Amino acid sequence: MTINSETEFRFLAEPTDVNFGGKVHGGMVMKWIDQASYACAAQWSKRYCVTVSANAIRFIRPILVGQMVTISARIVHTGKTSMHIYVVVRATDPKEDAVVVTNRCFITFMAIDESGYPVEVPHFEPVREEDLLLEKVAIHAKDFAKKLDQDFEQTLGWK
Ligand SMILES: CCCCCCCCCCCCCCCC(=O)SCCNC(=O)CCNC(=O)[C@H](O)C(C)(C)COP(=O)(O)OP(=O)(O)OC[C@H]1O[C@@H](n2cnc3c(N)ncnc32)[C@H](O)[C@@H]1OP(=O)(O)O
Repeated sequence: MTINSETEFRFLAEPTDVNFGGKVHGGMVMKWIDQASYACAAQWSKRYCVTVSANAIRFIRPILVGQMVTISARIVHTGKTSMHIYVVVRATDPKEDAVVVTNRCFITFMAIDESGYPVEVPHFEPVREEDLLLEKVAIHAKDFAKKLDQDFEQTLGWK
């Protein structure tokens, strides 16, 4: 059985999404990333999933009200219970052809059961050259984030 490893959300940026400067709030973009990645992780694991970590989130270009926003989320690496998802956000004026990449990040989800205990997830096996490269970078991001978690705990005394 093939499991779908990709999810795409597409919608218009609304006036309620923007800040005082007329650009979409960073927090709103993070919410969209979280939701699209949740759908991707739940679709892959067939379980309820929780966000563990968002790594390397980059705000490259602003998103403007009225632009059509596309959030593309794809599984690029799995551990025992974790799913590591690569997300790219794109924006375009629907009347025009030009599309810009506005954000990208890695986000990690964990599948849990009805009692909140972690459950194992299906293994993702990269096949295409691009998938192999993305998995390599996702593993770097995970290792870096875990090292940072350790630094917080050991150096600052709290997580
Ligand atoms: C039931 C009702 C259904 C209703 C259906 C409604 C649907 C509704 C729509 C939802 C719309 C959107 C929803 C979004 C989803 C939220 O927003 S969920 C809310 C936000 N997240 C949370 O509240 C989670 C809070 N955190 C926790 O509970 C715990 O930290 C966790 C996540 C359970 C992890 O527990 P832990 O024991 O500290 O984790 P640990 O064993 O160290 O690591 C677990 C895994 O994460 C990996 N990991 C650890 N640290 C990191 C790191 N920094 N970076 C990367 N990976 C890491 C580990 O390698 C491990 O993976 P595996 O090796 O097993 O593959």
